[in-house]
Amino acid sequence: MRFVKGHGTGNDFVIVADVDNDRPLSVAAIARLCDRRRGVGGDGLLRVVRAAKHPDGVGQAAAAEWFMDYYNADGSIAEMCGNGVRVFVRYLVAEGLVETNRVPVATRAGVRDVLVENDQFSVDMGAARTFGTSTVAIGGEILSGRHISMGNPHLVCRVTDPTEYDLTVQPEFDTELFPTGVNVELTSPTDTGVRMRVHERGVGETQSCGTGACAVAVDALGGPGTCTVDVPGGRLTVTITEETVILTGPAVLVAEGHTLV
Ligand SMILES: N[C@@H](CCC[C@H](N)C(=O)O)C(=O)O
Repeated sequence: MRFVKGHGTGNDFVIVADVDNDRPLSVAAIARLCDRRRGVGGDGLLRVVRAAKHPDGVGQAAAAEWFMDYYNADGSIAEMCGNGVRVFVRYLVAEGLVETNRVPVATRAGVRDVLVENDQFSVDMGAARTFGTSTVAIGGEILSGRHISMGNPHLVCRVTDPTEYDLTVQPEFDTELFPTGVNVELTSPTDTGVRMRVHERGVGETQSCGTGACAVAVDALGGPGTCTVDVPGGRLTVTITEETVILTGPAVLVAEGHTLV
């Protein structure tokens, strides 16, 4: 099977095309491909499928030709991936599968428009939904955070110094509030915005998370505006308007190959 490897600010993905959706991958196969020692390695896997050919995409096929069939590294499904959808469009452009620089992509969270300009990929993520607060325990410390949905669930915790926490272990969260898990962001202010570290549901600590960057910006700005979000893998920019949230950053393809197992 041919694969391409790409990343957005260090959030890396294995990309496989199955345009007619006739070679679905099992959870075990996805986890194996994303394994960094026994597989290709990635925080997630993006299957490139024609929207009309996927049960979760067919309802959006009139608005978007391509469906991003996204999986976390453990093989679990997530509704949305902000870096993934930008890398997905980078792939569509490289493969000649799209002709314009504004590309609608069908996702489990709905159609997302990606604009390609000067090697920057901006995705219109739709409006954030903000809820109440919850807590997580990290290394015995209880942190309070804000529940924000960007299509997928986030708990944004303001801390003094995000580097002080051990994110190699799964933060303990409220499983009644988040029955399918939650992405946990630790964030603090910078001169031009915020910095963050993230523990992603279904993955572990990653170098970046696009939906997480949007969630921390929504929390920090509290209304329309623009800010930078510094992640361990680089810098993203988030613009919030009355209607929507726009995420901008690089998206890069680094390798291609064939799997042998
Ligand atoms: N890295 C992603 C988020 C991927 C999904 C997440 N782990 C979840 O399960 O919700 C991003 O860039 O948004």
